[in-house]
Amino acid sequence: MPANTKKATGKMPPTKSANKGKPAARESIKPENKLAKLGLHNDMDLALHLPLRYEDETTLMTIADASLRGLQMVQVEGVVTACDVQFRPRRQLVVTVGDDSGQLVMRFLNFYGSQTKQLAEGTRVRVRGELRHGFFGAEMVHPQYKVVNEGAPLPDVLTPVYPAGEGLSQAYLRKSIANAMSRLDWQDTLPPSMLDTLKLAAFEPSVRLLHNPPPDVDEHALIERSHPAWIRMKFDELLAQQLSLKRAQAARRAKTARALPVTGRVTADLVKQLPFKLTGAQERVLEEIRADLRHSFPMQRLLQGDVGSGKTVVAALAAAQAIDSGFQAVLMAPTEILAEQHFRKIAAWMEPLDVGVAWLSGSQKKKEKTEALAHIESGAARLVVGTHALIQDTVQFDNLGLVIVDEQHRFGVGQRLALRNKSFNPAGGAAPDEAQTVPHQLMMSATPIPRTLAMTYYADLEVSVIDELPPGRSPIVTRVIDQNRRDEVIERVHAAALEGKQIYWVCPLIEESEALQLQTATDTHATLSAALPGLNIGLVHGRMKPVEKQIVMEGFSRGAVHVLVATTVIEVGVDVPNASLMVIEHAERFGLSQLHQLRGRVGRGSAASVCLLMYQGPLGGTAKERLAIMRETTDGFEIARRDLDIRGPGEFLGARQSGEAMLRFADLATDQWLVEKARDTAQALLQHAPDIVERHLARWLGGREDYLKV
Ligand SMILES: Nc1ncnc2c1ncn2[C@@H]1O[C@H](COP(=O)(O)OP(=O)(O)OP(=O)(O)O)[C@@H](O)[C@H]1O
Repeated sequence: MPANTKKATGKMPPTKSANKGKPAARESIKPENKLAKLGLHNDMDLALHLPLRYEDETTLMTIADASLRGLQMVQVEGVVTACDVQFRPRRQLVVTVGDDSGQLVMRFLNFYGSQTKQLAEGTRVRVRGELRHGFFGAEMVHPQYKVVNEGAPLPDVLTPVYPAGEGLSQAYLRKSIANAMSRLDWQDTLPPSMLDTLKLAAFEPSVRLLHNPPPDVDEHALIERSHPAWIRMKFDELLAQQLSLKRAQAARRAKTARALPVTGRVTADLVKQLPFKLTGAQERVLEEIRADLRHSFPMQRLLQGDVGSGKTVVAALAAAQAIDSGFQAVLMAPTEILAEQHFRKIAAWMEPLDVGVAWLSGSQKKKEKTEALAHIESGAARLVVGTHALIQDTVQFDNLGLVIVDEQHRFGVGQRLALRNKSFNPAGGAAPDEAQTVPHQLMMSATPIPRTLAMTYYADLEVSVIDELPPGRSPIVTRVIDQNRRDEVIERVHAAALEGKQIYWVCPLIEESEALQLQTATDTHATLSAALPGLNIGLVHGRMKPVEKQIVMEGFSRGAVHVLVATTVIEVGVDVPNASLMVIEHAERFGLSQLHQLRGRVGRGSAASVCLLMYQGPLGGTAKERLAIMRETTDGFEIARRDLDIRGPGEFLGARQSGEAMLRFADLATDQWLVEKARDTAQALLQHAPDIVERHLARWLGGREDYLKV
């Protein structure tokens, strides 16, 4: 007769951290709710809650062999020969266990009183832990153990260890997951022929293997997530994401937009009066945008272009097409400085063409604002430029045809949608069907997004890339300099200013305290003013009144200010082509893309530009790497790729970017090939197998599709 396998599972002893929360308080949260806290709401969620690692309880070793193993997890079985509380070297439960080959001591510094009974002399226990030679000879401190009957079978699979929330035991998770798996409908969402073609493992065996792998499995491949079973999970996950994004795209296409087909007088005159010829890349992306605007479904296009590549003029020409077609256009930018600069540039282009341009910002005087609002509502303003003040309820458009959002990643999804929903003025007699009509949307970003990310996070956007800089730019030379050579740097600033060059001096980023950051900027301004008495030194920071900021920025644009001391408010978009030297203090505190954006403020004219990255050593590994990358390249895409490697996609995109919450398994940095496979499969399934699409999305997304609304 097989031995009785009833296991008296040894309770985990109270550890220090477990002792902190009072048991009564912990028990008040039901385990189901704790599962929900981990995002586990249904059986499939549980089945897809995959182990972090495994424990091998499938083999037993003799105590003698185990003591030769050094510090390694081993499992032995023996009978308790002594069990008592000892007080030397400190209070602890000391349990001696022996087998035919020898004996070891289990030590528990934290223990329950009941453990002395549970581990009474003569009890057979299976013990897992690292065996070492200590105070009591061969010993294990706080090993895991189970009380077993003689001959109790060993498990034939590895034991999973799951990510667990507070108060959720592995035993409870294992049981919940096993129960869920026994109830599931395991039908594969993909047909066998497709799995063959894609060289993918079947779903059910993959999930089962990941929870309970056989002992001879390639454990390294499991941990590295390169095992075919993992590949299947990642593929399925990416496929769900692609399907979902593509469906969102289809839903968008099902909406209507006003076709903006005309390129007439405004467009032609604008092109004519530009002081330069568009680059090939600008022409190309403009053609892409123009084609979209002719459609009667809304454009949703992301215009990417490295710093200084000339996105503004492309935006202005897109707006010109909306205006020529009889509609209004709006351009929203994330900061007052940037919005204001766009406004000046665009108004200077448009006003000679008799196009009304309105300016709207939060800090505007009441009278100006009321006037701007009236012009926007009556349609006298054909083009509106502003900050997020544009999304307030008081802003009503007459007939908005095109929304342009600069530095789109700095706005939340809600803010972008709010602007888009302002399409038509209901009081202005818009026809009822126009309530369903949304404007075309052009989003711009100077943070180049590597292809994999663009494909996964923006799969439902069309993407245009300006991959060429206007001619005549001389490359920026970047130097990395120790802070203690500050005097030399100041001397260099002086010399540059005497040559008629203009200089940015960027103050350190102090994340913990804005007040401190301001203080530093003010101090730097004072020091430089004292050190360089012949020069006009300006200061600009985020706390200044907009009009003060404007005066300084204008002075700098005109060349009246030689050196502009600035906080990172100048990071995006500021365009003063005569500025050709930039000093960035404490460059080690900035992220790569931020440094790239900052550096992009110079090198915008024909003069050779220099960027001095001052740092305070000693530098950590990552900081060193970042500065080295900045020295090596000025290519925004290359920098973005390296930034992605360093930071990972979540941080790279910023916390609020959607989509990320979905990816539990796939890693965009290493699984690019799978992303491409998933994208192609999604395309094919949407065309030919809508039933598979439904099944797959239901399995993988459940109620979570909301994550993906872009
Ligand atoms: N085709 C061109 N030839 C010459 N100069 C150009 C061309 N297109 C744009 N410029 C000029 O290049 C500078 C940078 O253009 P713009 O400000 O539009 O860049 P951007 O892409 O918005 O950069 P950033 O993201 O840094 O703001 C401007 O001074 C602009 O007038």
